[in-house]
Amino acid sequence: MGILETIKDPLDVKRLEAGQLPALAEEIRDVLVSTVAKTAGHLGPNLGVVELTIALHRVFDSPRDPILFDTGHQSYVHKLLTGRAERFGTLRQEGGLSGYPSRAESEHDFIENSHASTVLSYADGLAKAFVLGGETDRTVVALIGDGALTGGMAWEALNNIAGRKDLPLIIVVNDNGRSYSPTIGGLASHLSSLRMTQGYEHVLELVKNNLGRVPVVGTPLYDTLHGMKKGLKDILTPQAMFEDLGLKYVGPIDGHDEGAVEAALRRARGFRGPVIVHVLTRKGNGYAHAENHDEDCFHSPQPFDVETGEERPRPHSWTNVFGDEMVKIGAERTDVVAITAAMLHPTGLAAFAEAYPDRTYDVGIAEQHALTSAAGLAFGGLHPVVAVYATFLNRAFDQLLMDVALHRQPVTVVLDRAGVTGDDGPSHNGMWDLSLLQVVPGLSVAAPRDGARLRELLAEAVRIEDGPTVVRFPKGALPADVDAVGKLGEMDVLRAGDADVLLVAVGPMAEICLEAATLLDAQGISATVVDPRWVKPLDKALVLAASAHRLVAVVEDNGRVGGVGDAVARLLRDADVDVPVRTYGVPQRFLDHAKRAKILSDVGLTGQDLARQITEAVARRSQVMESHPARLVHPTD
Ligand SMILES: Cc1ncc(C[n+]2csc(CCOP(=O)(O)OP(=O)(O)O)c2C)c(N)n1
Ligand SMILES: CC(=O)[C@@H](O)[C@H](O)COP(=O)(O)O
Ligand SMILES: [Mg+2]
Repeated sequence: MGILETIKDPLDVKRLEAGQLPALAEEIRDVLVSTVAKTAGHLGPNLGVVELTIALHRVFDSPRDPILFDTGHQSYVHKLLTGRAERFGTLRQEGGLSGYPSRAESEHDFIENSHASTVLSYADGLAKAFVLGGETDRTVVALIGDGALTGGMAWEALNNIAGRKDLPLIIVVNDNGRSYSPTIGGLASHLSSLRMTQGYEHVLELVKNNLGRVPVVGTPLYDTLHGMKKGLKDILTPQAMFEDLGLKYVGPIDGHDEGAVEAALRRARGFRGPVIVHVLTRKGNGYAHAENHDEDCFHSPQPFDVETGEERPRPHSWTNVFGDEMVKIGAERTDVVAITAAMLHPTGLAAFAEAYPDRTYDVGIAEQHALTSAAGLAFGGLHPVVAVYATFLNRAFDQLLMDVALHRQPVTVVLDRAGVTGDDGPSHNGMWDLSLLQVVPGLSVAAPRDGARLRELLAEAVRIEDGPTVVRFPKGALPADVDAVGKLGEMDVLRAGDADVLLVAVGPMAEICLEAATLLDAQGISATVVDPRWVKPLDKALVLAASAHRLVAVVEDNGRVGGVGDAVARLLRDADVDVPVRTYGVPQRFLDHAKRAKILSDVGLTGQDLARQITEAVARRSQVMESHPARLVHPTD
């Protein structure tokens, strides 16, 4: 029997002899590689925290000592050591283990939100609660990556934490020098200076062998290092950065030396007040195909062949079309610049960056900064394109509203992964943007239905110079192009029907709307299908079109509340057009992880379900009209 299968609880990890830990680490790596090869997921980040997580559970008493993960994508090892090894094969599958911490799964899990740079704020609050409750024998442990440390919230929290010498808090900085790609910014270069310095191996050895003597407070640590080894005098240890914040610092520690990490954590635990333990790890450690993967160290690979490391080919995606079109636009428009928040490849901007490196800005995991910096770039006469995942725009809403839109700046925000994403759980779905964006004055929003429209609408968006624009599209494979059969104002008519139902298809929902229209025909219900292309502001031609139909059905891959459907209803109400509007969208609740297609089917966003629901709505409408004919005068055609 292997060691891992004997681990049912962190206590079992504590009971192991030190000599058993390398074997445990090897078993864990084998399980990580073999499982993620089938399920996909965050292999690189988790291979980098095997020894670190073992040490955490040997030193602290989870859940009494809460272990909090920033972003949460690197918590697979934590799950394996907290009684979920048997279920690990269900990772990221519907009904199986989440790819992030899950409170429903375990008392050892706390933070479910996958949005980065939040952990120190949770930890600040939780540690304060322990102090207030007199629970001074409990320690909060917060694990944050070097990438997540580039997010502003992390520094807001550090500013608060540094002011409290009594907080029972240990911050473990998991420094692998990478976000997806190499981490950027002044902080990163400071942290990475350590790696580049010749003697850093010596520093690791030195700190490890003298941890008992090396005081943790900044200055003495620095002097000690100086005193011990003249040759290391120019070692740049980042303790200065944290020391300036008044935080105790232990490190840097070799994050793959379990004994050294354990010793450092025990030492840190012995101190009152917040302590930083700086751990150097390698993303993908222990699996050569991940270690040597040049793009992102297998940050989040597709299913792959374990022997060759060959990933399942990714389908031609919306992101590919966006990336290609940006290179073309970049050639024609030298004022167009691009901004990414630490996701150059995942958002498709890598080709633009290669072609126009001076016009590409990676701001780190800092979406708020990205938007306001974009406003500054626009002040300077440029037209920035900010590419982020739809769900991450949520945290930069005020910057879009007050820094970009208030000044009517020509910034184009491209929202990839808009709508249901699925595998990454509730906090990754892009199901809020169409609701949030409705309230931004002067902002225009486009929702392409296919690749051809994405190219068209992106080109239109970057030509709009009197205010911000948004172009949003979903994750994954592109649908086939659907050509219009006519126009209604600026809207594309995809299918001309009679006066029964006007189907307003938002973006990629066009496909299921056309399917539904065909099925409705069989029910004797004739549907006209239109694609607005620009869903904000809505085309006034919609008023006339709606008034000629018995029912308007708006279909959107967004939460049902406050999205395009509600905007259409408001438009018709304001125009005194008394035609009922039905919105078919994503229920306004947090959706458990599952495949995108499965979730869309579960929430009724399929052609069949639409046809059934619209048939029922038309029947209800007929009953109302028959029972109260006087109430509703239906305009003649
Ligand atoms: C607000 C936000 N923006 C972007 C992301 C996408 N994202 C997921 S993991 C990751 C990199 C995190 O880097 P780091 O904290 O260093 O962890 P590592 O993967 O290196 O272990 C990013 C950018 C996110 N989760 N949250
Ligand atoms: C953890 C995180 O935010 C991303 O790595 C997320 O997994 C995005 O995955 P995709 O890029 O596959 O949509
Ligand atoms: Mg990192």
